[in-house]
Amino acid sequence: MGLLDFIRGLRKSDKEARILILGLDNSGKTCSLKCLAGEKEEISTVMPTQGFNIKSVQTGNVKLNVWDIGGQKAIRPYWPNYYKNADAIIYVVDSTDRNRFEEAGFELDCLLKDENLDGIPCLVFANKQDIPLIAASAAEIAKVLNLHAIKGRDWHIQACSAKTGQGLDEGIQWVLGKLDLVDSK
Ligand SMILES: Nc1nc2c(ncn2[C@@H]2O[C@H](COP(=O)(O)OP(=O)(O)OP(=O)(O)O)[C@@H](O)[C@H]2O)c(=O)[nH]1
Ligand SMILES: [Mg+2]
Repeated sequence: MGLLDFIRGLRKSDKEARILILGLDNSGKTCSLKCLAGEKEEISTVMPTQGFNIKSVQTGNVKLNVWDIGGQKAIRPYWPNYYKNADAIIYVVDSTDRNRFEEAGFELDCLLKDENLDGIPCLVFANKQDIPLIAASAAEIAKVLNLHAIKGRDWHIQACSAKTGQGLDEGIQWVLGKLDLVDSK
């Protein structure tokens, strides 16, 4: 299949949505996507993403075209290239990496200011909750990232683990609800 055929295949129908997964490097974006796509066993071998990955995730009768963009500092300037026509954002935070909560909040603020993302729902994954005692709670991350100050869009924070799968489906169901995509499994 050629590249053009592939891109055409991503064209949206009523039961499709284009979802962006963003967040700092090492936050667990690629692992979250793999887990959502049913490839959980592969997460130990995941390498830092140099560009982006796209996967179609079927949930009930809804097809999510999920774009996972590399989060390294040198790649972040390219994030806006992917914003147009996105239906929702998933922002992944490494809940154990307290030293970088401020940086995570800064990058989230920047992207939420982009007009191409105006008004679309934002789900924050408080990832790596399988590391007890070290992981900050979703409530703590919401506070540090000042999520309560978000205006003009629906947002939600979901505690999760891309390692165990905990919380990922709940987060996706929240997104589907906000997009009016009823998941009739
Ligand atoms: N314990 C634990 N480790 C995780 C979890 N999610 C990801 N990891 C680990 O964290 C590291 C980074 O995961 P990635 O999914 O590659 O992170 P990323 O956000 O895609 O990183 P970039 O592609 O560089 O932007 C890997 O070593 C994963 O195995 C999780 O929920 N729990
Ligand atoms: Mg990655």
